Amino acid sequence: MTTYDLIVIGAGAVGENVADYATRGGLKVALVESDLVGGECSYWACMPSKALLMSSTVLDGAKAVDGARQAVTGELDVQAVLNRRNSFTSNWDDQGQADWVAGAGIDLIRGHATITGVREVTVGDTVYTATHAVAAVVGSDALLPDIPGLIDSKPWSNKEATSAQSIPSSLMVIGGGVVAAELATAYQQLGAKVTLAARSGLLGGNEPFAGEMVADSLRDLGVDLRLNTSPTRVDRDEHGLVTTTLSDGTTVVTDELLVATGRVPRTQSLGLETVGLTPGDWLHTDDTLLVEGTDWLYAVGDVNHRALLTHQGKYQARAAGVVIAARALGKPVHAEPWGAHVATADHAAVPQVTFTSPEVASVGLTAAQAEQQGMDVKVVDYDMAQVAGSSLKSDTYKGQARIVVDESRKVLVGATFVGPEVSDLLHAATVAVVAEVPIDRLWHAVPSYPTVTEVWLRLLDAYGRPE
Ligand SMILES: Cc1cc2nc3c(=O)[nH]c(=O)nc-3n(C[C@H](O)[C@H](O)[C@H](O)COP(=O)(O)OP(=O)(O)OC[C@H]3O[C@@H](n4cnc5c(N)ncnc54)[C@H](O)[C@@H]3O)c2cc1C
Ligand SMILES: NC(=O)c1ccc[n+]([C@@H]2O[C@H](COP(=O)([O-])OP(=O)(O)OC[C@H]3O[C@@H](n4cnc5c(N)ncnc54)[C@H](O)[C@@H]3O)[C@@H](O)[C@H]2O)c1
Repeated sequence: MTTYDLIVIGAGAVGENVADYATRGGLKVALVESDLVGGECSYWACMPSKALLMSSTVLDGAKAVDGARQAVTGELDVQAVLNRRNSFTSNWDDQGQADWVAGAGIDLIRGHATITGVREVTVGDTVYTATHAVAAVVGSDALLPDIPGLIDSKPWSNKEATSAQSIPSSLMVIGGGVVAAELATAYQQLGAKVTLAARSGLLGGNEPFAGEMVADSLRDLGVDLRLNTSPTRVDRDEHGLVTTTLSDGTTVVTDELLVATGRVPRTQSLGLETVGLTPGDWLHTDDTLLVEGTDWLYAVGDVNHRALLTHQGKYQARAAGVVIAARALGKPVHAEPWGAHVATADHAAVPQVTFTSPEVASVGLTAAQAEQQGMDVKVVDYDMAQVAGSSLKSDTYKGQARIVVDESRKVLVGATFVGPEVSDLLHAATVAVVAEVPIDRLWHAVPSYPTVTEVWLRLLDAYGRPE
């Protein structure tokens, strides 16, 4: 069969969801994949990186509680961590996900897809036609900065760092974002001597205290942090060792080098030039995920550059799959803000957890971003170690919380938590931001005692109770 209602290019987590929602909406859908069904998140990003981190997180949690600490008499079993990571990636075998695609009634086409005209996609020698739409869900690749000697030095990207079968004795990490911070944490905990060079501080875009607390903890773990510096040259010698020369004139010699300096869209060989778009560009869309200037091409997930996160891509995919089906079948389209067919939350409430030690969990705007938007901002900070639930969780608890309130509307527009396992605090904040729950009403959302969620009560107390 070569004609489908919808052709989805890219079977990562996001493409799978676009295809599934459109199929459930009544369309006949083809899903094209050139590599592993399941994409980056399953095999080279979210899942393997979190599997590399989790054993150390659990071990640290036990060591922080008297009574449990005495029971921890051994070291981290690095090989067991790597084996567990391998099982989370199914040893990079995608049969399970391919079976799910077939079970969902979607036709899987293996191969590299190229757009060869309006609603036309070519895979190998076969030309496929889409009667309604094509969705480009091709994801992103690691950006390789233009540093002399870098490419010849065969650097690691997230792919090698999440799939390595042994831990190098030393690792240079270039970058200061989420990938760099998480993988520097993981590799240091797994026994590598890690050096991290970032051209500014860590975790830019978050509240400043988040990056500072993660930097402190990386130093405590033994990572050699070189902030406000970047490489000027990289060389790998005949013994395989990599020498990184930094802008402050110092050099660092390591076994491997990981580049974590951002992402580029996988649109270089997608055939965009055949439909008047530019290869190598991000595909910008409206809130229904329709590419600007087209009425048939959708872009979902990393490739649209709205929010490079799996959960946010899957959220977009639900909207896109349903709106493509609605438009194809002539049904009403709900494109108003927060309607069923738009990804409004991309602009207002993107949750993100950085799985460093401590974790950073945030949603919505930082104080600086809210001020830039001209809001009348009130910022409330609280030391999370003061909460009863925190002291029970850990004898050495360190944590910090901040909420950002838009005073003109008296609603929460942002929240950040930094501390052990704060990831599980985040969804309450996401609900409050998305639903624009009035601060006065939040007083009636009672946190259970004695849990860390009592930080909500303390934040409200610090904000001030209405008279
Ligand atoms: C190290 C790391 C850790 C991360 N951790 C997290 C995390 O904990 N939580 C989180 O939310 N996000 C995380 N992310 C981000 C997350 O991985 C991405 O946001 C997500 O994978 C994007 O999904 P996608 O489906 O858009 O793209 P992808 O998963 O990249 O899928 C795109 C698919 O399209 C295929 N493809 C591309 N071009 C073509 C073509 N022309 N023809 C056919 N097939 C094609 C590719 O082979 C790929 O399978 C992490 C990223 C990295 C790098
Ligand atoms: N837990 C998660 O949710 C998670 C985990 C990993 C990645 N991700 C997503 O993946 C995306 C990519 O992450 P990333 O960390 O690669 O990119 P990023 O854009 O978040 O960070 C890039 C960092 O590299 C630094 N940098 C850039 N060029 C440099 C240079 N030449 N020398 C030194 N430093 C340099 C930047 O200043 C910045 O700190 C992010 O948008 C993130 O949302 C999410």
